[in-house]
Amino acid sequence: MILVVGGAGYIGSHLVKDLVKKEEVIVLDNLSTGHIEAIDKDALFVQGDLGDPKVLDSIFMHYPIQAVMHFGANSLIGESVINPQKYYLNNVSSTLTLLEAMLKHQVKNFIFSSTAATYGIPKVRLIDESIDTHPINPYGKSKLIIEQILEDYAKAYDFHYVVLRYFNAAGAYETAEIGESHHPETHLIPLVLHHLAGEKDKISIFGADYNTPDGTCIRDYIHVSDLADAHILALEVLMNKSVKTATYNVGNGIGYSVREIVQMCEAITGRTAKVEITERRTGDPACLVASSEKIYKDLGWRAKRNLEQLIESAWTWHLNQKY
Ligand SMILES: NC(=O)c1ccc[n+]([C@@H]2O[C@H](COP(=O)([O-])OP(=O)(O)OC[C@H]3O[C@@H](n4cnc5c(N)ncnc54)[C@H](O)[C@@H]3O)[C@@H](O)[C@H]2O)c1
Ligand SMILES: O=c1ccn([C@@H]2O[C@H](COP(=O)(O)OP(=O)(O)O[C@H]3O[C@H](CO)[C@@H](O)[C@H](O)[C@H]3O)[C@@H](O)[C@H]2O)c(=O)[nH]1
Repeated sequence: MILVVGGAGYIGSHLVKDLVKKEEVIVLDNLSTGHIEAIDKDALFVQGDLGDPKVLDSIFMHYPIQAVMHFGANSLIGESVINPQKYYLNNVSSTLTLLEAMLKHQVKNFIFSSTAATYGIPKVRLIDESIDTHPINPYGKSKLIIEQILEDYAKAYDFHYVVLRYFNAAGAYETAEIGESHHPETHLIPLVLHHLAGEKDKISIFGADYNTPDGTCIRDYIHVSDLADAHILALEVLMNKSVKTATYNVGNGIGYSVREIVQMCEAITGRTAKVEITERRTGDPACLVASSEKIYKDLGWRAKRNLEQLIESAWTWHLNQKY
């Protein structure tokens, strides 16, 4: 049985929907940003906090958990700059409590949702896992601290992990049953689609004076279902013990600027966006694009869905959004 912490959230719920086809799944989520409607009906659900040792003890005592997938976190770069304490308490302190419970109950396999924000401002165009990590915001730092703790735990204890550093997750499940729904929404692609659906009067571009071809930030947008596939492969190699510790980027290897994203959303919806250029948002690097060669070489994972498919799925979800 697999424990998915944060399985009611955007990325976690997509993983759960695929994982229940292969494994028994239990979701632990406090529903702070997640949605109960997003949890697949074949998964068990415990509403509780990952920083609560009593809830964790009860789960690990009652269910034969073989691995933990940990999506539960706060994950907004801008908010982390304004309120770092929230990030260190939830992303670091509560994760330590989860790890403590795993060690206590001898649960040895851990998959951790990390981020491209651990790299900071990379000097190279294509980021691989060997480059230095110098996060420039508390969110990225909170994730890197856990990565470093995992390294130490794996050296000292019988403990195995895969860290997945996602780039920008977007898109929705192929059936449009679940998709991205954050309140408030801060992510670029859903915001552009909300605007094009007439629910928001304009889209703001945060800075057009970056050192990029059109002046706007470049990101690597990865389909949420491609991320789910990467988790399932990571779980397989941990369970069959062919990988004991590993850190992988998970991205497409293609960077799109904010303007290019707006244009692609316009092309897919057949509507025209009203765009305003505003100040830069604090904590945003100019360009983050992944090399995902390592995860391809080790696990055979590659992104299967392109940007057009990604935005189409997000648009279909938006038109049918249930929560
Ligand atoms: N969305 C992205 O582009 C992206 C990119 C890189 C990494 N990540 C990471 O992936 C993970 C999932 O991100 P998401 O976009 O699905 O976010 P999300 O907010 O939709 O999901 C997080 C889930 O965790 C739950 N949660 C948070 N704190 C909790 C706690 N203390 N106890 C129990 N449950 C708790 C929330 O209720 C929510 O259901 C996060 O760890 C995030 O840092 C996301
Ligand atoms: O209204 C908006 C919203 C965003 N942006 C820009 O669009 C890009 C993407 O922003 P957003 O969708 O908010 O994602 P990021 O801030 O890049 O962060 C996401 O991607 C990171 C990995 O790269 C994850 O770690 C974070 O959890 C996740 O929120 C950035 O350059 C933003 O400045 C705008 O110009 N206008």
